[in-house]
Amino acid sequence: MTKKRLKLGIFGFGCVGTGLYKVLEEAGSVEANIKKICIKHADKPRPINKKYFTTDKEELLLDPEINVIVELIDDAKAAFEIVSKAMKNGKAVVSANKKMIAERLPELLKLEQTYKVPFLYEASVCASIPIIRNLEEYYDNDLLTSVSGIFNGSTNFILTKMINDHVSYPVVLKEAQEKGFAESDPTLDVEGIDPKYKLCIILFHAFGLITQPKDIFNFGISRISDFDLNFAQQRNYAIKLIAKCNKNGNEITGFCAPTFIEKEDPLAHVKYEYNGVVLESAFSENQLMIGKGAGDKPTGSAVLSDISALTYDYKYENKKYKHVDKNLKLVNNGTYKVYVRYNDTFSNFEDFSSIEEKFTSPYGNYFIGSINLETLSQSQWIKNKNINIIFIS
Ligand SMILES: NC(=O)C1=CN([C@@H]2O[C@H](COP(=O)(O)OP(=O)(O)OC[C@H]3O[C@@H](n4cnc5c(N)ncnc54)[C@H](OP(=O)(O)O)[C@@H]3O)[C@@H](O)[C@H]2O)C=CC1
Ligand SMILES: N[C@@H](CC=O)C(=O)O
Repeated sequence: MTKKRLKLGIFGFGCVGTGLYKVLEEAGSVEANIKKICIKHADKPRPINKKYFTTDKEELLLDPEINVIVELIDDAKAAFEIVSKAMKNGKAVVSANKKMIAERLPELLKLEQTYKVPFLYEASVCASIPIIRNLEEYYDNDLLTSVSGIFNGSTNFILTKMINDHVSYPVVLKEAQEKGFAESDPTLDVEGIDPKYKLCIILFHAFGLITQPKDIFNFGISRISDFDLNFAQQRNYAIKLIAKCNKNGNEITGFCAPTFIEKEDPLAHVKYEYNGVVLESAFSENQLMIGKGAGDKPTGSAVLSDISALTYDYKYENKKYKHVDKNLKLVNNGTYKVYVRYNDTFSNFEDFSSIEEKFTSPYGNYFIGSINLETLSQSQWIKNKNINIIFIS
């Protein structure tokens, strides 16, 4: 197989962009050179020679020598414009932008098909864990039933530090931002939106389902209090922000929510910025992949792997999507066991199909009950900041 020499035009030189630069230099094995890097702020100090940088995107997009655009910016709208123009100009594209991919997948697929250029995005889901390529290539014939796990490095870092090292939520959130793990808008991390974007991308490569992030239930970790942490400690639970999708016949369920898991659960041992993906399938049964889910070099390594794959003309074949049963649909009809902590009163018990435990005290109150996912996602009480919910696995 003859390998192509690639000329790269990179958009973004923040956490991931610099990570890519470092791994490309250190690995030295990929037939690719950076020609130009487009950034937003011309006056920011940069760790490498100024000659690489421009704020003019056309310098990259219209350069016939640049055959690969690597899109690593923190703005999904601008990223879509860059990526679509690159594809229209016949350039292969590598991206890490899960928000853009999850929200605009049909348009991106159309562009890829029309302009016959590869579009790869391994870094967009769980950074260094090669989950997309595995779903595409290895799980192309096994009967997958479920994909779940810890899909966000920042929140796993925050939860680990809060629980193991007793660091307060605002302090550890700031640390996650300083380390470059968090999104520019960290609400996306802490409210469970970023892992939901990743779940949408997984749904496509695991089951061939295209769905909009807004149709999937998410709840975050920002309301977790000392009371909740004490409850977890007393019951010997770990708390993880879990994203999960299940396939049952033609129906898919998916959600992202903080979850109490047993300390013996392998995901309980996935700590700090590490992510873990659990795959359940008919033949291979349970498998767990663990790796760093955020950070410069771990994410840069996934981007580098995509660039390397382009040297031998790799592209996703989207096999599950091509052969998808047209009746496959997302439903929110599962029933889940949920811990609900509230401060004063709670008056919506009728939303729950059963209540198995209630506790009130001067320090806080909780109950544990079972609720339908659709009822939970449509409820008004969930918007009350004094109420926290944690699923129980
Ligand atoms: N951080 C991580 O661990 C991971 C991040 N990702 C994704 O990778 C992408 C980049 O994230 P990250 O590196 O953390 O972000 P950063 O905020 O660290 O860097 C963003 C970069 O994008 C540049 N930029 C922003 N808008 C534009 C624009 N319109 N044109 C050109 N450049 C622009 C900024 O320029 P300037 O330097 O001038 O401000 C900056 O260099 C995001 O989509 C993120 O979700 C994916 C996996 C892991
Ligand atoms: N903000 C994200 C970065 C990687 O996708 C995370 O913390 O997981």
